Amino acid sequence: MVKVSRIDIYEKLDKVIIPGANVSLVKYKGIRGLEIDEDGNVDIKVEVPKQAENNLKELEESVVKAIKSVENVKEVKVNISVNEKPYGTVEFKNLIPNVKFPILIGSGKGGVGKSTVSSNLAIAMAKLGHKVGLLDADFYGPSIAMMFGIKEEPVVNEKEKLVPFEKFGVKVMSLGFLLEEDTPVIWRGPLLMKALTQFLEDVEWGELDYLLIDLPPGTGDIQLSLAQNVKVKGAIAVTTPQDVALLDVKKAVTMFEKLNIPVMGVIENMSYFICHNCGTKHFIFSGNEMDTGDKLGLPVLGRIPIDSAIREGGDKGLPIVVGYPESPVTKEFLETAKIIAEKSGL
Ligand SMILES: Nc1ncnc2c1ncn2[C@@H]1O[C@H](COP(=O)(O)OP(=O)(O)OP(=O)(O)O)[C@@H](O)[C@H]1O
Repeated sequence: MVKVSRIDIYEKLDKVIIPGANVSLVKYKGIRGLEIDEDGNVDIKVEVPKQAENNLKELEESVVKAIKSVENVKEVKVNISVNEKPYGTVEFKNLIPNVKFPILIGSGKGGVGKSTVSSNLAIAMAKLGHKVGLLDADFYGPSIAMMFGIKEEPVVNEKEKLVPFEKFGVKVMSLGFLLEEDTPVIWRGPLLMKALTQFLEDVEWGELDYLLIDLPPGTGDIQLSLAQNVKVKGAIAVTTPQDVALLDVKKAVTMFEKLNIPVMGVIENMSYFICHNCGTKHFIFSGNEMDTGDKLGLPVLGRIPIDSAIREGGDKGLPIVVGYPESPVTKEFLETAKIIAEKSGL
């Protein structure tokens, strides 16, 4: 009787890369049976992912060669089956099944007023009678809690879920609540990327029509992770009407499209200034009414003026839609909310 080491066989097979899948047979956990008889003949059952289906011969040869290089092995019989599921595909899970219409709100760059727009828009949608939630996923600069004037920490209910704050008719939760205020920015991304999916599951949103998700500026992993874990129904891009901002927002739009997230349109913020004396619109950034929509190939959902009352409202935790319900700015937000609701079909 000869002695063949199973460990040696596994070690050799860990060097056999599955064609097309870029993973070793052992790491893929593709060894489904390994028998060695007294004479050193090896009978192995192997399962490979779909990517390898056209290269089974090549794989078989590599397996035979690898096993034959182990001491005392005589003949090798390989039986390969193909798993229909390709390796590396991430299964979609819907972590917020009670939300009918999750919307991502993104921008190409910071400071264009994405959080201001998200906050006022969420309240405007709630004013129209919808059940609305707002998730601040902008962990580089979580500012929604401040804009809503929320200072407390969220509480955990008997189901061990985080209870969102309810203010101005909107349920609000921020990833920023998970962080100590002095957590260095460099840690925020990696820490929160890990936490995001768990976080989504752990918030007691209840039944919602819309959940607006305020994304960090730029393009990246968080969008991808959300697309894999939330049935995102639409995305909205926020921009200011300058060519440089448009360039950046275009990148964000392209990324949404790559992830198959339908882009509902663009909201132009700080679009114009209304003169308090004569009521004339001044297009500060663009000179005249900007064809943002045409430039991006997207519908414009709303044009929000630049107004110091917007900033003041944000700073003191009383968004303008609540603080000045009759102002032209509030009307613009309500109009934008109506257009979005119509587009969503809810
Ligand atoms: N239409 C507006 N008129 C006047 N001030 C505005 C307007 N929109 C936003 N602001 C002010 O501009 C500043 C930046 O806005 P906000 O924080 O919403 O931007 P952001 O795009 O979310 O930025 P970041 O992602 O970098 O946090 C805030 O002080 C806000 O009050």
